[in-house]
Amino acid sequence: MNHLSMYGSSLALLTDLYQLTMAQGYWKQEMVETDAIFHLFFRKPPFKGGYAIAAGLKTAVEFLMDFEFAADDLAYLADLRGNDGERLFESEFLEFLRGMEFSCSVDAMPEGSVVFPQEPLLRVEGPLIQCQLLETALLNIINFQTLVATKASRICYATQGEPVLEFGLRRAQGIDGAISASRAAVIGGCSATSNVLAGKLFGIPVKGTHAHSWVMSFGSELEAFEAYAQAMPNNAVFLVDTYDTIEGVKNAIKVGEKLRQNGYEMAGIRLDSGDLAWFSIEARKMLDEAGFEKTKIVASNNLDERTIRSLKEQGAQIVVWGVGTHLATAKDQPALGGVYKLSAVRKNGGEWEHKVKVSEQRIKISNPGRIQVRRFWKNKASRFGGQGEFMGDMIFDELMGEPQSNIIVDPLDETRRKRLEGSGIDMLKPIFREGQYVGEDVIQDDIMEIQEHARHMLKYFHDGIKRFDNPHEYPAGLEKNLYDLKTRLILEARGFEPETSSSW
Ligand SMILES: Nc1ncnc2c1ncn2[C@@H]1O[C@H](COP(=O)(O)OP(=O)(O)OP(=O)(O)O)[C@@H](O)[C@H]1O
Ligand SMILES: O=P(O)(O)OC[C@H]1O[C@H](OP(=O)(O)OP(=O)(O)O)[C@H](O)[C@@H]1O
Ligand SMILES: O=C(O)c1cccnc1
Repeated sequence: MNHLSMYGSSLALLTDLYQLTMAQGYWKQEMVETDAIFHLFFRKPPFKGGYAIAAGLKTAVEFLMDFEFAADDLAYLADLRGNDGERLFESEFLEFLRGMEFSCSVDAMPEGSVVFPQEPLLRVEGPLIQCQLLETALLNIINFQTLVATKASRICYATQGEPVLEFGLRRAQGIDGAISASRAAVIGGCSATSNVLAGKLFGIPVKGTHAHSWVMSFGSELEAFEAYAQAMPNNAVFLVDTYDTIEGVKNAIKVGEKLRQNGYEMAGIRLDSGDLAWFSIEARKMLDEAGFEKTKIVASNNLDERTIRSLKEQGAQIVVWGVGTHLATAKDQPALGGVYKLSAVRKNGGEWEHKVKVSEQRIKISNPGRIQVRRFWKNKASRFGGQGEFMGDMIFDELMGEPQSNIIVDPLDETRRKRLEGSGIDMLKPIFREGQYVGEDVIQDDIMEIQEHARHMLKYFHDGIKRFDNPHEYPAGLEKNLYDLKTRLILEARGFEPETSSSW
């Protein structure tokens, strides 16, 4: 199903006002025929980690496919007033918007790709006005889903492959915060969600246990478990910590025995407070002694990747992890900080002109051109067949043709260089060509396939990039000629002849 169909109307106004005022400005300046290239990328991996997992592309494609201004959007814009009380937008401009058809070319990293700083997750090329009008919504969609997919990937790394259930709906940032988080969490590795609407929209497995309120609604915990077992014999996971956790486990065992007499198995117990390591070890012993070796221990309570890692180190006997708040809100870093930067301009079908945004902070200087990312691997023969490993990514400019150098340069430190041997794969794939959708082979409808792609690809990166503390920095650098061009453009922008200065 279509994620954005939830909104039932045009989303063309899902933008910042300045995109529309600039669009009117370009239109008045007769820049309707000016083309541009923009890239969406981030500068630092989230959570002080070593990578991100790309997510949100399918939602972005849905947005682009339906991109047009509806009559009521234009009527709303027609009523907006400037500081002098006069109309902000001219009626001829609004007519121009009415007739505008999406005609950009878009290339993107498939969802589930492992992505690094400076690498475009998305590239948009086409009329400057359109590229500009798309910026805000694309950032909104891709930033958040990529952030949550990355958080989920870290949490799943901590559980070492044990299933993670996403429980974040009640604590997420509003309705779409929850829906998008559920989608992205599954891309990053979660097995299921408690969010039933997300299950319906995206085909995500839905799972759940029961709440404390269930236990509190009965005269005793035993009565509550018996009633739940009767109502849901095929989904019998008992929350054992409402009153006394050890007593709760004993009650679960009693009801588990009755269930067994009726031909059912107690699927699990859930711990939601107290020392989760200690209780899970004790509960495991009790369950095993009573012959419930297959009953799983689920845990929840403000879990994140670090607590999970610690619980594992303590020998916790938890095998299913319920994670809500930290995951759905990306609590320790609530925004990715991805940006969308102009990198080339072409007037009236002429030559492309490279552009850089200069800044005092080197990290904020953007890359010029039409950027592609080529990922090189070691052990080509095995090509993802088992032992290969990715060695580095070359960020190069397609406007300059095929890369002429096999050296990559760290954009933040020109003395850090690496030679990438062999061949690689180009990570950005065509999604639209001049407005026509060509992404059938890239956009995956089955979300579990996207998850599998992410899981599979992550295996081919050194574990060092996945650790939580001081992760290894994967080499992702500018192809040497692009680096040199960028340096020249920065020097020119600062008023230096390239030969007269060697510093930034
Ligand atoms: N053995 C453990 N090692 C590390 N962290 C743990 C351990 N057991 C529980 N935690 C985590 O410690 C935090 C607080 O747990 P605590 O037992 O104080 O919560 P609680 O008192 O049950 O809270 P509440 O009842 O309000 O949910 C939670 O984030 C929980 O996941
Ligand atoms: O801790 P999180 O990672 O956010 O996971 C979700 C939390 O939501 C529920 O608690 P809540 O107190 O809302 O309801 P309950 O009575 O069902 O426990 C659940 O028991 C988890 O503790
Ligand atoms: O099903 C559960 O156990 C659940 C669902 C949402 C939030 N906390 C727990």
